[in-house]
Amino acid sequence: MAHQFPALTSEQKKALSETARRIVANGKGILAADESVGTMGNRLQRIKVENTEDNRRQFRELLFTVDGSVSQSIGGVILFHETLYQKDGQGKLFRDILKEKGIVVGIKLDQGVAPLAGTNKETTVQGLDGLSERCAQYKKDGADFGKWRAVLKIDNQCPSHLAIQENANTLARYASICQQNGLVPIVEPEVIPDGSHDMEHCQYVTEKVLAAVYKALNDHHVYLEGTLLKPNMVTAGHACTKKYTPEQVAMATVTALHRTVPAAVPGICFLSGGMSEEDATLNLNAINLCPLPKPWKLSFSYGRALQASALAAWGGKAENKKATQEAFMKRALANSQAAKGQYVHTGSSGSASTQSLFTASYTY
Ligand SMILES: O=P(O)(O)OC[C@@]1(O)O[C@H](CO)[C@@H](O)[C@@H]1O
Repeated sequence: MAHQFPALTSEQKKALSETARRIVANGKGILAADESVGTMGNRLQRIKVENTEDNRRQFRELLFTVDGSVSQSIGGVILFHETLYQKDGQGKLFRDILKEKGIVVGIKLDQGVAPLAGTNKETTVQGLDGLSERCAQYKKDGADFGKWRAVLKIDNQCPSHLAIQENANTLARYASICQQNGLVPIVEPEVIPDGSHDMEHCQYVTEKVLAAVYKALNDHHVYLEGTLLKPNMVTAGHACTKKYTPEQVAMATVTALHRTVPAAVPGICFLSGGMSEEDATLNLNAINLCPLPKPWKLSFSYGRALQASALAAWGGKAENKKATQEAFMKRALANSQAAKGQYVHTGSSGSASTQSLFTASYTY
Protein backbone atom coordinates (compact mmCIF):
# COMPACT_ATOMS: atom_id res chain seq x y z
CA MET A 1 0.00 0.00 0.00
CA ALA A 2 1.08 3.56 -0.64
CA HIS A 3 0.61 4.84 2.89
CA GLN A 4 4.33 5.63 3.13
CA PHE A 5 4.12 7.87 0.05
CA PRO A 6 1.70 10.61 1.12
CA ALA A 7 0.20 12.58 -1.76
CA LEU A 8 -0.05 15.83 0.20
CA THR A 9 1.58 17.37 3.28
CA SER A 10 -0.58 18.22 6.27
CA GLU A 11 -0.15 21.94 5.41
CA GLN A 12 -1.40 21.33 1.88
CA LYS A 13 -4.39 19.39 3.21
CA LYS A 14 -5.23 22.12 5.71
CA ALA A 15 -5.16 24.83 3.04
CA LEU A 16 -7.31 22.77 0.65
CA SER A 17 -9.93 21.87 3.22
CA GLU A 18 -10.13 25.45 4.51
CA THR A 19 -10.70 26.78 1.00
CA ALA A 20 -13.36 24.16 0.25
CA ARG A 21 -15.20 24.90 3.49
CA ARG A 22 -14.98 28.66 2.94
CA ILE A 23 -16.73 28.39 -0.43
CA VAL A 24 -19.78 26.64 1.04
CA ALA A 25 -19.89 28.28 4.51
CA ASN A 26 -23.21 29.53 5.95
CA GLY A 27 -25.50 29.19 2.97
CA LYS A 28 -22.92 30.30 0.41
CA GLY A 29 -22.73 28.79 -3.04
CA ILE A 30 -20.98 29.32 -6.35
CA LEU A 31 -21.69 31.52 -9.35
CA ALA A 32 -20.63 29.52 -12.41
CA ALA A 33 -19.63 32.32 -14.79
CA ASP A 34 -17.24 30.07 -16.70
CA GLU A 35 -19.14 29.75 -19.96
CA SER A 36 -16.74 29.21 -22.83
CA VAL A 37 -16.75 31.77 -25.64
CA GLY A 38 -19.11 29.57 -27.68
CA THR A 39 -21.55 28.90 -24.82
CA MET A 40 -21.60 32.60 -23.92
CA GLY A 41 -22.32 33.30 -27.60
CA ASN A 42 -25.50 31.21 -27.37
CA ARG A 43 -26.60 33.13 -24.28
CA LEU A 44 -25.92 36.51 -25.91
CA GLN A 45 -27.62 35.50 -29.15
CA ARG A 46 -30.88 35.00 -27.24
CA ILE A 47 -30.82 38.62 -26.09
CA LYS A 48 -29.62 39.77 -29.54
CA VAL A 49 -26.20 40.94 -28.33
CA GLU A 50 -23.08 40.30 -30.40
CA ASN A 51 -20.60 37.80 -28.94
CA THR A 52 -17.58 40.11 -28.66
CA GLU A 53 -14.94 40.03 -25.95
CA ASP A 54 -16.11 43.40 -24.69
CA ASN A 55 -19.78 42.40 -24.49
CA ARG A 56 -18.84 39.28 -22.50
CA ARG A 57 -16.69 41.50 -20.28
CA GLN A 58 -19.42 44.09 -19.78
CA PHE A 59 -21.99 41.56 -18.63
CA ARG A 60 -19.58 39.92 -16.24
CA GLU A 61 -18.52 43.31 -14.88
CA LEU A 62 -22.14 43.88 -13.85
CA LEU A 63 -22.21 40.56 -12.00
CA PHE A 64 -18.89 41.04 -10.23
CA THR A 65 -19.40 44.67 -9.19
CA VAL A 66 -22.68 44.20 -7.31
CA ASP A 67 -22.88 45.32 -3.72
CA GLY A 68 -20.40 43.65 -1.35
CA SER A 69 -23.27 42.01 0.53
CA VAL A 70 -23.29 39.45 -2.29
CA SER A 71 -20.47 37.71 -0.42
CA GLN A 72 -23.06 36.48 2.10
CA SER A 73 -24.60 34.41 -0.71
CA ILE A 74 -21.72 33.72 -3.09
CA GLY A 75 -18.59 32.03 -1.73
CA GLY A 76 -16.90 31.33 -5.06
CA VAL A 77 -17.06 32.36 -8.71
CA ILE A 78 -15.85 30.11 -11.52
CA LEU A 79 -14.22 32.02 -14.36
CA PHE A 80 -13.30 31.10 -17.92
CA HIS A 81 -9.63 31.73 -18.91
CA GLU A 82 -10.47 34.98 -20.72
CA THR A 83 -12.34 36.40 -17.72
CA LEU A 84 -9.54 35.71 -15.23
CA TYR A 85 -7.46 38.32 -17.05
CA GLN A 86 -10.21 40.86 -17.79
CA LYS A 87 -10.70 44.19 -16.01
CA ASP A 88 -13.57 46.47 -15.13
CA GLY A 89 -14.10 49.90 -16.74
CA GLN A 90 -11.65 51.46 -14.24
CA GLY A 91 -8.89 48.99 -15.11
CA LYS A 92 -9.21 46.75 -12.06
CA LEU A 93 -8.84 43.01 -12.57
CA PHE A 94 -12.09 41.10 -12.01
CA ARG A 95 -10.24 38.59 -9.85
CA ASP A 96 -9.12 41.39 -7.51
CA ILE A 97 -12.66 42.76 -7.31
CA LEU A 98 -13.93 39.32 -6.28
CA LYS A 99 -11.16 38.68 -3.78
CA GLU A 100 -11.73 42.04 -2.09
CA LYS A 101 -15.31 40.94 -1.52
CA GLY A 102 -14.01 37.77 0.16
CA ILE A 103 -15.09 35.58 -2.77
CA VAL A 104 -12.86 32.67 -3.79
CA VAL A 105 -11.81 32.69 -7.45
CA GLY A 106 -12.09 29.49 -9.49
CA ILE A 107 -11.14 28.53 -13.03
CA LYS A 108 -12.63 26.17 -15.60
CA LEU A 109 -9.91 23.63 -16.39
CA ASP A 110 -11.51 21.10 -18.73
CA GLN A 111 -11.10 21.75 -22.43
CA GLY A 112 -14.34 20.28 -23.71
CA VAL A 113 -15.33 16.81 -24.77
CA ALA A 114 -14.06 14.31 -27.35
CA PRO A 115 -15.95 11.28 -28.74
CA LEU A 116 -15.48 7.79 -27.33
CA ALA A 117 -15.35 5.63 -30.46
CA GLY A 118 -17.62 2.59 -30.49
CA THR A 119 -20.21 4.10 -28.16
CA ASN A 120 -23.58 5.71 -28.76
CA LYS A 121 -22.05 9.20 -29.16
CA GLU A 122 -20.59 9.26 -25.65
CA THR A 123 -17.65 11.42 -24.70
CA THR A 124 -14.59 11.83 -22.53
CA VAL A 125 -13.06 15.12 -21.45
CA GLN A 126 -9.91 16.75 -22.80
CA GLY A 127 -7.40 18.87 -20.93
CA LEU A 128 -5.13 16.57 -18.92
CA ASP A 129 -2.02 17.27 -21.04
CA GLY A 130 -0.22 20.25 -19.54
CA LEU A 131 -2.83 20.51 -16.78
CA SER A 132 -0.29 20.69 -13.97
CA GLU A 133 1.47 23.65 -15.60
CA ARG A 134 -1.85 25.41 -16.22
CA CYS A 135 -2.90 24.85 -12.60
CA ALA A 136 0.40 26.25 -11.31
CA GLN A 137 0.00 29.36 -13.46
CA TYR A 138 -3.65 29.90 -12.46
CA LYS A 139 -2.73 29.52 -8.80
CA LYS A 140 -0.10 32.26 -9.26
CA ASP A 141 -2.75 34.36 -11.00
CA GLY A 142 -5.15 34.18 -8.07
CA ALA A 143 -7.30 31.07 -8.58
CA ASP A 144 -7.86 28.80 -5.57
CA PHE A 145 -10.17 26.21 -7.07
CA GLY A 146 -10.77 24.48 -10.38
CA LYS A 147 -13.69 22.95 -12.24
CA TRP A 148 -13.87 20.02 -14.64
CA ARG A 149 -17.18 18.97 -16.18
CA ALA A 150 -17.69 15.44 -17.44
CA VAL A 151 -20.87 14.65 -19.39
CA LEU A 152 -22.80 11.38 -19.11
CA LYS A 153 -26.07 10.80 -20.90
CA ILE A 154 -29.05 8.48 -20.45
CA ASP A 155 -29.93 6.79 -23.74
CA ASN A 156 -29.85 3.44 -25.51
CA GLN A 157 -26.79 1.64 -23.99
CA CYS A 158 -25.82 4.84 -22.15
CA PRO A 159 -24.08 5.55 -20.00
CA SER A 160 -21.84 2.67 -20.98
CA HIS A 161 -19.41 1.04 -18.59
CA LEU A 162 -16.61 2.59 -20.66
CA ALA A 163 -18.02 6.13 -20.40
CA ILE A 164 -18.56 5.81 -16.64
CA GLN A 165 -15.06 4.43 -15.99
CA GLU A 166 -13.23 6.75 -18.37
CA ASN A 167 -14.93 9.89 -17.05
CA ALA A 168 -14.51 8.84 -13.41
CA ASN A 169 -10.81 8.18 -13.93
CA THR A 170 -10.28 11.42 -15.84
CA LEU A 171 -12.06 13.41 -13.11
CA ALA A 172 -9.89 11.72 -10.48
CA ARG A 173 -6.66 12.42 -12.38
CA TYR A 174 -7.73 16.08 -12.77
CA ALA A 175 -8.58 16.29 -9.04
CA SER A 176 -5.20 14.87 -8.07
CA ILE A 177 -3.34 17.35 -10.30
CA CYS A 178 -5.38 20.27 -8.90
CA GLN A 179 -4.58 19.35 -5.32
CA GLN A 180 -0.87 18.99 -6.09
CA ASN A 181 -0.99 22.61 -7.26
CA GLY A 182 -3.02 23.98 -4.34
CA LEU A 183 -6.35 24.19 -6.15
CA VAL A 184 -9.52 22.68 -4.67
CA PRO A 185 -11.02 20.52 -7.44
CA ILE A 186 -14.72 20.79 -8.14
CA VAL A 187 -15.61 17.36 -9.42
CA GLU A 188 -18.50 17.59 -11.87
CA PRO A 189 -19.89 14.37 -13.35
CA GLU A 190 -23.07 15.68 -14.97
CA VAL A 191 -25.77 13.23 -15.99
CA ILE A 192 -27.50 15.50 -18.49
CA PRO A 193 -31.31 15.75 -18.47
CA ASP A 194 -31.86 14.93 -22.17
CA GLY A 195 -34.29 12.07 -22.71
CA SER A 196 -37.70 10.77 -21.69
CA HIS A 197 -36.50 8.58 -18.78
CA ASP A 198 -38.25 8.83 -15.42
CA MET A 199 -36.73 10.10 -12.18
CA GLU A 200 -36.15 6.58 -10.84
CA HIS A 201 -33.95 5.77 -13.84
CA CYS A 202 -31.98 8.98 -13.33
CA GLN A 203 -31.42 8.02 -9.70
CA TYR A 204 -30.13 4.56 -10.70
CA VAL A 205 -27.69 6.07 -13.21
CA THR A 206 -26.58 8.89 -10.91
CA GLU A 207 -25.74 6.37 -8.18
CA LYS A 208 -23.69 4.24 -10.61
CA VAL A 209 -21.80 7.30 -11.84
CA LEU A 210 -21.10 8.73 -8.37
CA ALA A 211 -20.00 5.36 -7.00
CA ALA A 212 -17.47 5.05 -9.84
CA VAL A 213 -16.25 8.62 -9.29
CA TYR A 214 -15.59 8.07 -5.56
CA LYS A 215 -13.83 4.77 -6.24
CA ALA A 216 -11.57 6.53 -8.74
CA LEU A 217 -10.92 9.48 -6.39
CA ASN A 218 -9.86 7.00 -3.73
CA ASP A 219 -7.64 5.11 -6.19
CA HIS A 220 -5.91 8.40 -7.09
CA HIS A 221 -5.34 9.31 -3.41
CA VAL A 222 -7.47 12.42 -3.68
CA TYR A 223 -7.99 14.16 -0.34
CA LEU A 224 -11.79 14.32 -0.15
CA GLU A 225 -11.89 17.02 2.53
CA GLY A 226 -10.25 19.30 -0.01
CA THR A 227 -12.77 18.74 -2.82
CA LEU A 228 -16.32 19.79 -3.70
CA LEU A 229 -18.81 17.77 -5.74
CA LYS A 230 -20.93 19.39 -8.46
CA PRO A 231 -23.58 16.86 -9.46
CA ASN A 232 -26.91 16.98 -11.25
CA MET A 233 -30.01 16.78 -9.12
CA VAL A 234 -31.94 13.57 -9.67
CA THR A 235 -34.79 14.57 -11.97
CA ALA A 236 -36.84 13.02 -14.76
CA GLY A 237 -35.59 13.49 -18.32
CA HIS A 238 -36.61 16.69 -20.02
CA ALA A 239 -39.07 14.85 -22.29
CA CYS A 240 -40.58 12.65 -19.55
CA THR A 241 -44.35 13.13 -19.29
CA LYS A 242 -44.48 12.30 -15.60
CA LYS A 243 -43.95 15.31 -13.31
CA TYR A 244 -42.35 15.20 -9.87
CA THR A 245 -42.58 17.61 -6.94
CA PRO A 246 -39.51 19.30 -5.42
CA GLU A 247 -39.95 16.99 -2.41
CA GLN A 248 -39.76 13.92 -4.67
CA VAL A 249 -36.70 15.30 -6.45
CA ALA A 250 -35.13 16.05 -3.07
CA MET A 251 -35.74 12.56 -1.70
CA ALA A 252 -34.33 10.87 -4.83
CA THR A 253 -31.33 13.21 -4.91
CA VAL A 254 -30.38 12.94 -1.24
CA THR A 255 -30.90 9.15 -1.35
CA ALA A 256 -28.50 8.86 -4.29
CA LEU A 257 -25.91 11.08 -2.58
CA HIS A 258 -26.31 9.35 0.75
CA ARG A 259 -25.53 6.01 -0.89
CA THR A 260 -22.45 7.15 -2.77
CA VAL A 261 -20.76 10.34 -1.46
CA PRO A 262 -18.50 9.99 1.60
CA ALA A 263 -19.22 12.25 4.58
CA ALA A 264 -15.63 13.57 4.30
CA VAL A 265 -16.70 15.70 1.31
CA PRO A 266 -17.44 19.16 2.76
CA GLY A 267 -19.89 20.38 0.16
CA ILE A 268 -22.11 19.38 -2.71
CA CYS A 269 -22.93 22.25 -5.06
CA PHE A 270 -25.56 21.32 -7.61
CA LEU A 271 -25.50 22.45 -11.23
CA SER A 272 -28.78 23.83 -12.56
CA GLY A 273 -28.79 21.77 -15.77
CA GLY A 274 -31.44 23.76 -17.63
CA MET A 275 -33.99 24.02 -14.80
CA SER A 276 -35.71 27.38 -14.58
CA GLU A 277 -34.25 29.73 -11.98
CA GLU A 278 -37.23 29.22 -9.70
CA ASP A 279 -37.24 25.40 -10.02
CA ALA A 280 -33.52 25.29 -9.24
CA THR A 281 -34.13 27.30 -6.07
CA LEU A 282 -37.23 25.35 -4.99
CA ASN A 283 -35.51 22.01 -5.52
CA LEU A 284 -32.42 23.11 -3.57
CA ASN A 285 -34.63 24.29 -0.73
CA ALA A 286 -36.49 20.95 -0.66
CA ILE A 287 -33.14 19.11 -0.69
CA ASN A 288 -32.08 21.00 2.42
CA LEU A 289 -35.38 20.16 4.10
CA CYS A 290 -35.21 16.46 3.15
CA PRO A 291 -35.45 14.32 6.31
CA LEU A 292 -32.45 12.07 5.52
CA PRO A 293 -28.99 12.40 7.09
CA LYS A 294 -27.04 15.11 5.25
CA PRO A 295 -23.41 15.21 6.42
CA TRP A 296 -22.33 17.68 3.70
CA LYS A 297 -23.32 21.29 2.94
CA LEU A 298 -25.87 21.16 0.13
CA SER A 299 -25.57 24.26 -1.99
CA PHE A 300 -25.48 25.57 -5.57
CA SER A 301 -23.03 26.14 -8.39
CA TYR A 302 -25.44 27.55 -10.91
CA GLY A 303 -24.69 29.00 -14.31
CA ARG A 304 -27.97 29.48 -16.14
CA ALA A 305 -30.14 29.55 -12.99
CA LEU A 306 -28.21 32.50 -11.54
CA GLN A 307 -27.86 34.52 -14.72
CA ALA A 308 -30.99 34.16 -16.85
CA SER A 309 -33.03 37.03 -15.34
CA ALA A 310 -29.93 39.22 -15.16
CA LEU A 311 -29.14 38.61 -18.85
CA ALA A 312 -32.74 39.35 -19.82
CA ALA A 313 -32.73 42.56 -17.74
CA TRP A 314 -29.42 43.68 -19.25
CA GLY A 315 -30.21 43.21 -22.94
CA GLY A 316 -26.77 44.61 -23.79
CA LYS A 317 -27.64 48.14 -22.59
CA ALA A 318 -25.51 50.05 -20.05
CA GLU A 319 -28.57 51.92 -18.79
CA ASN A 320 -29.96 48.61 -17.50
CA LYS A 321 -27.15 48.23 -14.97
CA LYS A 322 -29.36 48.63 -11.89
CA ALA A 323 -32.04 46.20 -13.09
CA THR A 324 -29.37 43.65 -14.10
CA GLN A 325 -27.63 43.78 -10.74
CA GLU A 326 -30.93 43.63 -8.85
CA ALA A 327 -32.01 40.56 -10.83
CA PHE A 328 -28.72 38.80 -10.08
CA MET A 329 -28.78 39.72 -6.39
CA LYS A 330 -32.34 38.43 -6.10
CA ARG A 331 -31.36 34.97 -7.37
CA ALA A 332 -28.16 34.90 -5.32
CA LEU A 333 -30.12 35.65 -2.15
CA ALA A 334 -32.91 33.18 -2.99
CA ASN A 335 -30.39 30.38 -3.55
CA SER A 336 -28.51 31.23 -0.38
CA GLN A 337 -31.78 30.93 1.54
CA ALA A 338 -32.47 27.63 -0.23
CA ALA A 339 -29.00 26.37 0.75
CA LYS A 340 -30.20 26.77 4.35
CA GLY A 341 -33.69 25.38 3.68
CA GLN A 342 -35.15 28.83 4.35
CA TYR A 343 -36.43 29.91 0.94
CA VAL A 344 -40.01 31.09 0.84
CA HIS A 345 -41.45 31.52 -2.63
CA THR A 346 -43.27 34.85 -2.68
CA GLY A 347 -45.08 34.35 -5.99
CA SER A 348 -43.61 37.54 -7.45
CA SER A 349 -41.07 35.92 -9.78
CA GLY A 350 -40.49 37.63 -13.11
CA SER A 351 -41.20 35.63 -16.27
CA ALA A 352 -37.50 35.02 -16.94
CA SER A 353 -37.16 33.18 -13.64
CA THR A 354 -39.80 30.56 -14.42
CA GLN A 355 -38.68 29.84 -18.01
CA SER A 356 -37.00 26.51 -18.71
CA LEU A 357 -33.31 27.03 -19.51
CA PHE A 358 -32.91 23.60 -21.10
CA THR A 359 -30.58 23.26 -24.10
CA ALA A 360 -30.50 19.88 -25.87
CA SER A 361 -27.17 17.95 -25.76
CA TYR A 362 -25.52 20.57 -23.60
CA THR A 363 -22.14 18.96 -23.95
CA TYR A 364 -19.84 21.97 -23.58
O1 LIG B 1 -26.12 23.81 -15.68
P1 LIG B 1 -25.67 25.22 -15.33
O2 LIG B 1 -25.95 25.55 -13.89
O3 LIG B 1 -26.15 26.26 -16.31
O4 LIG B 1 -24.08 25.26 -15.53
C1 LIG B 1 -23.25 24.29 -14.99
C2 LIG B 1 -21.92 24.34 -15.72
O5 LIG B 1 -21.02 23.41 -15.19
O6 LIG B 1 -22.09 24.02 -17.08
C3 LIG B 1 -21.64 25.06 -17.91
C4 LIG B 1 -20.99 24.57 -19.19
O7 LIG B 1 -19.73 23.99 -18.92
C5 LIG B 1 -20.73 25.87 -17.07
O8 LIG B 1 -20.71 27.18 -17.51
C6 LIG B 1 -21.27 25.73 -15.69
O9 LIG B 1 -20.28 25.81 -14.70
